[in-house]
Amino acid sequence: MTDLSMQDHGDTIAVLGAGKMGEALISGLLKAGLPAEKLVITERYPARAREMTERYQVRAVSNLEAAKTADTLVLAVKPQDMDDLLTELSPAVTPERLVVTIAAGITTSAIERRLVEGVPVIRVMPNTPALVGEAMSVLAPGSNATEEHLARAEAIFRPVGKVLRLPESQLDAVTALSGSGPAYVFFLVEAMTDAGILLGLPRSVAHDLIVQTIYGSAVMLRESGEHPVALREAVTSPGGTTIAAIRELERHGVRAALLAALEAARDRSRQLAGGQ
Ligand SMILES: NC(=O)C1=CN([C@@H]2O[C@H](COP(=O)(O)OP(=O)(O)OC[C@H]3O[C@@H](n4cnc5c(N)ncnc54)[C@H](OP(=O)(O)O)[C@@H]3O)[C@@H](O)[C@H]2O)C=CC1
Ligand SMILES: O=C(O)[C@@H]1CCC=N1
Repeated sequence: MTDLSMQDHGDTIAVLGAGKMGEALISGLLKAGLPAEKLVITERYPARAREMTERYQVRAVSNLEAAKTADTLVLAVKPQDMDDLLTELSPAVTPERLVVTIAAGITTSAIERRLVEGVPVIRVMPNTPALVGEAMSVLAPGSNATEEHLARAEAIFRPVGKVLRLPESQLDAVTALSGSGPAYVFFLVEAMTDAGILLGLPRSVAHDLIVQTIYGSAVMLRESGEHPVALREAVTSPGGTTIAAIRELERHGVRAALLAALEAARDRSRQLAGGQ
C-alpha cells in the first residue's frame, strides 16, 4: 500500500455513486493518506450523501459540478444506471477530464460514444478489499487514453492495493475472477463456519479458525511463490484426514462448480454491456 500523505496531490477525484465499491475506494484512499479535500462524491439520495460526508468529511456535490470541477471522474454506479448518469454528464465532460469506469461489463467504447470526441476513458475492475488496502485492480485503456492517463488512474488504485494492466478483451473474465472473487471467499467462510458448527464447535470459534486459516493460506500463497498444488499436497498426509475431505469435494463437483460459476459471472458481465 502506498502512503499518499507525503505525495503531491495534483488531481481532484470525484467518485460518482458512493455505494459499496465507491465507499471502499474512498475509505481506502483516505486511509492511504489522500487529503479529504482532494475527494468529492456524488449520490442519488441526499441521505446517503450526508452519511458519506459525516463518515469521511468528503464534500458531496452534484454530478454536473463534479464533471465541471474534478480532474478525474470515477464512475461507480451500477451498470444499469450508467446510461442515465452519462446523459447527465455528457454536456459537461471535456477532454481535459479523465473518466474512469469501474462498472462491470460497460466498455470504454460505449462510454466514449456518449461523450464529446477525445475524452480519455479507462476501464478498471477493482474489488472491495480496497477498504483495507488490499484490492486487486485491473486497468484497460480506451482509445483516447494515453500512458499519462493510465499512470493517473494507477495512482488512484495503487494506494488501495495491487494494480495490473490488461487488454480490455479480458476485463469480463477479470470481473468474474477478482471483481466478484471476494464474494466466493466469503461464501466459503460462511459454508466452512457452518461445517464447524456441524462438527460441534461454537460459531465464534469456527469463524476465528477459518478466518485465520484463510489469511495464513493467502499469505503463504503470496509469499512462498509455491504452486497451490504443492501447498495442498503438503497438507495432504497419506491415508490422512485431508484426503478424506478432498475426495468429498471432488465427488460433489466443487471444481466443476467453480468453473461453471466463473463462466456464468463472465457471461453476466458481457450481458451487462448490452444494458440488460
Ligand atoms: N461491489 C463490488 O464488489 C464491485 C462493484 N463494481 C462495480 O461498481 C459499481 C457499483 O457497484 P456497487 O457499489 O456494488 O453498487 P451500489 O448500488 O452499492 O452503488 C452504486 C451507488 O450509486 C448510486 N447512484 C445510482 N445512480 C446515480 C447517479 N445518477 N448519481 C449518483 N449516484 C448514483 C446508487 O444509489 P441507489 O442506492 O439509489 O441506487 C448507489 O449508492 C457497479 O457498476 C459494479 O459493477 C466493481 C468492482 C467490485
Ligand atoms: O456483482 C457485481 O456485478 C459486481 C461486479 C464485480 C463485483 N461486484
